[in-house]
Amino acid sequence: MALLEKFHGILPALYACYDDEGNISETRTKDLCDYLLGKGVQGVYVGGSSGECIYQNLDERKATLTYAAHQLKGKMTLIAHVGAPSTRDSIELAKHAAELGYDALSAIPPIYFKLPDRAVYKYWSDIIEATSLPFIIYNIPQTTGYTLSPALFAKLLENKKVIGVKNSSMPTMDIERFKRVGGEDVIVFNGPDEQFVSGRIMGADAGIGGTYASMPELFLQANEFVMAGKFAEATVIQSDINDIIIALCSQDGSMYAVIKEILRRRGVNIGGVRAPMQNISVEDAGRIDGIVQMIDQAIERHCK
Ligand SMILES: CC(=O)N[C@H](C=O)[C@@H](O)[C@H](O)[C@H](O)CO
Ligand SMILES: CC(=O)C(=O)O
Repeated sequence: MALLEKFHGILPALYACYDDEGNISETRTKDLCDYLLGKGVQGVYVGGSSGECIYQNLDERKATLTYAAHQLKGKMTLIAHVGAPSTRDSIELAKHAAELGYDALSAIPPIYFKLPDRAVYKYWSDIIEATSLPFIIYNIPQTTGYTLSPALFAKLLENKKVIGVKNSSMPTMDIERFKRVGGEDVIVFNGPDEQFVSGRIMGADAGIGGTYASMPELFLQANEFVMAGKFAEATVIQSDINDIIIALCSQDGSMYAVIKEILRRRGVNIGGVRAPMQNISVEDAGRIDGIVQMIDQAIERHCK
């Protein structure tokens, strides 16, 4: 259990940081890392959905893993998402992350082709065998089309390097089931930010989320309340967070483009999003003023 302590808390997913030409930017990646360090989050999840991993080549993904590690190693917990379409590429990323001193690896299941459980099991196992790092399964059925069953989770846990699961399916019961299967010695991360508080109450030990970096103060405070058993207070923050997430997801640009614009206004310019995701429109720019205000007011209301 103590070994897993470093994975507890609020772990924002790191966004892809591009220069004005849309190439991975070392300085901008480091700026975002510094910003999150300053907010007091416990760790970061590098190269996942928020890292636009699926739109990047191996060299780009390796570069981001490198820049984040150089900036944050020893200062917070670092998880590398290494899932790629092929096992071969995933292993290459896993080895790179291990050399950089990441605390754990994580990967989505295989995408595009619908593969049977035995192939998914083999995929994850091959990545796990490639390094000595602990491994966190990433279950996100709404984007991958693959649903991790409690039975396969139990089988994966027979490998002691598997320390847990980041669960992004919407039912919080799934979190409860994974926790039931894994018990005390396994860590379950809440995935859907919209139900961070309920996920924590149903058994999630920590959270990894795509919107955390746009409002870390609110998730840190909600987590404090949950730890103190102040569930009513935590739930009020969750409601404000959900208003904000709905606004983030209701613009012409993708949620990540909207969040990046919010960060730019906070002084952290990490560029736009990579096509086919869409950047913000002229109309969005005006509406984002209102979202920034929502976030500021919620922080003012809940975080003393
Ligand atoms: C589908 C998806 O990307 N889920 C992320 C990871 O679990 C979440 O953190 C979302 O970004 C967040 O809940 C906003 O919808
Ligand atoms: C949460 C997560 O995995 C991501 O957005 O990268």
